[in-house]
Amino acid sequence: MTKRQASPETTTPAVQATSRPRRRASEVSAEPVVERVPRKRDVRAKVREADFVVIGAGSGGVAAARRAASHGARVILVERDAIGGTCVNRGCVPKKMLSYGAGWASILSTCLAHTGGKEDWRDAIVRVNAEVARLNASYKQRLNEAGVEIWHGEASFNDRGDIVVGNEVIRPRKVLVATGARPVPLPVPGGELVTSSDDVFTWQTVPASIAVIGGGYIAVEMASILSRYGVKVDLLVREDRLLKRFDHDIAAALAEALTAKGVRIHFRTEVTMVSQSNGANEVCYTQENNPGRTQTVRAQAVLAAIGRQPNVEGLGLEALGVKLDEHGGIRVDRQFRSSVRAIHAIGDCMAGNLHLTPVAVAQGRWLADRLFDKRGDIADFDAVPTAVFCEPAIGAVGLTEAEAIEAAGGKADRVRTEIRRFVSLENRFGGLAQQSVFKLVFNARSGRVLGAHLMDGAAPEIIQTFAVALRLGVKASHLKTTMPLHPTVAEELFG
Ligand SMILES: Cc1cc2nc3c(=O)[nH]c(=O)nc-3n(C[C@H](O)[C@H](O)[C@H](O)COP(=O)(O)OP(=O)(O)OC[C@H]3O[C@@H](n4cnc5c(N)ncnc54)[C@H](O)[C@@H]3O)c2cc1C
Ligand SMILES: NC(=O)c1ccc[n+]([C@@H]2O[C@H](COP(=O)([O-])OP(=O)(O)OC[C@H]3O[C@@H](n4cnc5c(N)ncnc54)[C@H](O)[C@@H]3O)[C@@H](O)[C@H]2O)c1
Repeated sequence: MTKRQASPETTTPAVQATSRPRRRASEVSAEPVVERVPRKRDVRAKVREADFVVIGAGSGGVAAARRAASHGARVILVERDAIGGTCVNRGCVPKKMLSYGAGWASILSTCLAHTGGKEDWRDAIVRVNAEVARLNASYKQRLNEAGVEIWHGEASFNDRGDIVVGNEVIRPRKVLVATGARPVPLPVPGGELVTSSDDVFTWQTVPASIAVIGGGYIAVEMASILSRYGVKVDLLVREDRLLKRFDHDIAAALAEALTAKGVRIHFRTEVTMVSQSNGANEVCYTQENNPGRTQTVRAQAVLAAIGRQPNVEGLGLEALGVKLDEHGGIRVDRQFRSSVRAIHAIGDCMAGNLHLTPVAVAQGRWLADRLFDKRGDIADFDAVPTAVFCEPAIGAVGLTEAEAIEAAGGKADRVRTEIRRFVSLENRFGGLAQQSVFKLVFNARSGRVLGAHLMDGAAPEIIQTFAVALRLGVKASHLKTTMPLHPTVAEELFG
């Protein structure tokens, strides 16, 4: 296991496996034509002009750059690492692919155990890397076809508001900062011994055991996936529950399900120190009910997933007067303008934003439409569907029960819930007793659905479509009179 070294000018995908044949990317997709690596030079370079400079070729930056170029803007996209950003290289894509393997491992180890089949990490990582390389190449190709010029290097602002990359300077009409976020380091002695989710996708083998610190999306997904690849997992959670922004019934059902799959969850823990002894890591922590007693988990590896912080250091934003919030996120108005009007921000580096790929993409496209086409429909950022790709998966949209009660001024009688627990046909086939849980939150008077919270392997797929129904004002009566499709798990929402 090695920590990934981020090189400012590398085009190597972050998750590239050393054992993978070098030709793999070119086998699956054409290489991009336009690529430029500004060189360090002594002579002062000519200032380039551009309509739009986008810093960061992640989900948001790529979407904005392509859309702006499609409106005829001269666009330069600057990226210091691999094209595709977090989602493609060290986020959604490699994680989701590994979770497929984790799911298959579950089936193989139960009803198909007699085949001796087993999902293998090394093999899975090779397949993940091939897909990431294909996406890296295909993103570059599509940017190139759209007319976007790609520069490789670290971008920053000079005191005139121009963009400096190496020794070259670009004078833009508009700038988009889409630099994303990175893992928050664990702020305790020994925190440097701890890995992050970025590192997981570079692993050639899995550790025998791991202590995962955190109770949010990444900690839960990693704990679930790694346990399915045979890693002994201890999950150290600060709160008294998992996934604090999700509905409490679903979070409780998930904790039960993960425990049944062998993940040892330690709630109300405060990690105080990490150290190494006899070839293993020791994570010291206290528990809320006994703060005076230090307890220890020993594990071959330690992973912290305690949130992500915006990538704004070194950009020179504050010197220009761009305002940041207390977490370092760039403050923007409803049109994604920062306190300096020509500078915009979207995605994970924006203050108070949801850290989700489709959110960054929608914001990037809308902004490009507005700046270079003077129109565009803004997406609805109030009913954003979200999923946690653990096993069983969680899908959610709208208000949790607690949020609905709060929105009703604390009057619990204004909110009605329906909860269904059942064992799916898929789990019965697999010989698993694992329950699925579907919870709907209604306005008690009107019957309008305020939120849907599902735990089942199919939950992410169902919740995507359900988000449309929710936005259109679906009511209990509509669910009762819509013909369900049988046999599916989705039919549990109807009738
Ligand atoms: C493990 C993990 C799993 C995730 N899973 C999901 C999921 O399943 N679904 C989902 O919707 N979201 C998921 N997310 C969140 C999602 O990946 C992010 O919300 C999304 O990638 C944000 O896009 P972005 O464009 O704002 O930033 P990023 O994708 O992070 O892109 C920012 C880019 O800017 C570059 N950059 C930074 N500073 C500079 C600079 N000075 N000069 C040049 N380039 C620079 C970086 O190298 C990077 O490539 C996951 C995140 C993680 C970490
Ligand atoms: N499936 C998905 O869509 C997906 C998957 C992964 C990540 N993401 C995005 O990435 C973001 C970051 O994910 P994340 O899991 O790192 O953050 P998170 O905000 O989801 O969870 C952070 C967790 O760490 C805990 N924590 C904070 N400081 C701590 C400390 N010092 N010690 C112990 N625990 C501490 C918090 O209490 C919380 O439980 C998410 O908010 C999400 O938007 C999305």
